[in-house]
Amino acid sequence: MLITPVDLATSAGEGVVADLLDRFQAADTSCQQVVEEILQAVREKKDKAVVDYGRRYDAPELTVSGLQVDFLELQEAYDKVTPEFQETLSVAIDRIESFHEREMEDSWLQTREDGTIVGRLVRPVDSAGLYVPGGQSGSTPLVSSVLMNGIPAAIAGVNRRVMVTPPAADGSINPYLLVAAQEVGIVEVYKAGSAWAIAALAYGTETIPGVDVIVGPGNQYVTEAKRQVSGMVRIDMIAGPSEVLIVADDSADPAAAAADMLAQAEHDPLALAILITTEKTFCSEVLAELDRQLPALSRREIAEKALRDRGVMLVVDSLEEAIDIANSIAIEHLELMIADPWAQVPHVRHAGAIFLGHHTPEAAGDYLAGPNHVLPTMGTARFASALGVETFLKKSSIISYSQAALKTDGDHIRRLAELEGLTAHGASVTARLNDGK
Ligand SMILES: NC(=O)c1ccc[n+]([C@@H]2O[C@H](COP(=O)([O-])OP(=O)(O)OC[C@H]3O[C@@H](n4cnc5c(N)ncnc54)[C@H](O)[C@@H]3O)[C@@H](O)[C@H]2O)c1
Ligand SMILES: N[C@H](CO)Cc1c[nH]c[nH+]1
Ligand SMILES: [Zn+2]
Repeated sequence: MLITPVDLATSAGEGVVADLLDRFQAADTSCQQVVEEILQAVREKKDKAVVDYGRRYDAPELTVSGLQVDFLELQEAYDKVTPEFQETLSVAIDRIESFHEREMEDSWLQTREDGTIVGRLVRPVDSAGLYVPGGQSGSTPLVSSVLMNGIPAAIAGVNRRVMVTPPAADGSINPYLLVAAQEVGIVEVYKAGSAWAIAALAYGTETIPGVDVIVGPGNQYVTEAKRQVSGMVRIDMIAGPSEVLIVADDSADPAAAAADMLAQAEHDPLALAILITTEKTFCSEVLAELDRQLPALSRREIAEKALRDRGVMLVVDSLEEAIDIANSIAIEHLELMIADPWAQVPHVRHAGAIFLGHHTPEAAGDYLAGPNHVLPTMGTARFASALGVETFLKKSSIISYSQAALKTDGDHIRRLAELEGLTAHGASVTARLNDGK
């Protein structure tokens, strides 16, 4: 059996949820050291290290002079994509743009009666590095991730938007990726993937510029590298191997549940697919559907490995229990395949994105619905949100006093300064008021 269902009401169910949390939310330390070594090599040897790793893992003929995608490759990409793709691309761009435009924040000022003005000045970062997953050797690039990274960065007003992605074995970048990039205004693209691409964006090399913010999803090496450079640059979040948790009641369709589990499992052998249902028989129906649907998948081995290693089916007594467990897991994608999904929304506390009802495949959110598909994984939805315009913005506080306002606040400021033993602070008020205090 691909996955062994566990009925939480039985003795076999004891401790299962705690085990799940241990396994799926614990930081993955397996590649920590490898990534540390990659970061150090790029910090010291810059382009040379990026090219060495790129040659070893992705494109054997990669050169320093070929690291940046040139004008010709960008131009020629348009001749290689279909008109249908361009049509779909423009629908997707429209949807994603209109969703993200609502996220833009304005600067604001508050003027008090005494003449003090305070406020917040919202500014984009100067530069952002956008990681677009390429699969092993650029074989399965995520074209949609170009849009999810690039559109919010453009709306935020980031001046320099730099894309990195692993090249194919022949050293090229998939033309669909390059057209998508150009359609959202990105023309600076580098052939670098995995942890060495993140290192290059964090430290800068002779060819690849260091940036202020690094965003985008990726495998465990990309995710670990982002974690390690975080603080030196801003990162969006831990957007690692994909996850789905489906809550299903007796109204759910087993074929749809199986299809959505496979849709995430096919991303990565480390992907996570969890089903929680109130119906014991539903698990066997879904298992039968998984067996039926698996053979047709182009990435069958990946999906099968993910389900065998990390697939979970739980039977619970009530929807309330299902949502409680979902909250404790804080999954990337939560699907509510239940008769009245809206009734459960108020009880959902932690999830990267919530998909409601029987006609909302998670894939709609991946590509076209509009919200961002770059989402927190590994339980980080407890405190992190989807990638958005906000990720590329920072805020400066504004403070302006009138003389009258400083008179009103002066004694309070000096009192607090005295309390902290910071007499120069107090004196900076007195110097302006000349009130002899
Ligand atoms: N959380 C999210 O928002 C989200 C969104 C989309 C995709 N994803 C996830 O992103 C990931 C994309 O992975 P991918 O493989 O398609 O592309 P990727 O670009 O993340 O990984 C491929 C790169 O990793 C390198 N690599 C392979 N083996 C390595 C090793 N042993 N050491 C160092 N580097 C190695 C490859 O050479 C290549 O450069 C998947 O896990 C997918 O589930 C997550
Ligand atoms: N499901 C992924 C987020 O975990 C996003 C994606 C891109 N392409 C297809 N799916
Ligand atoms: Zn997906």
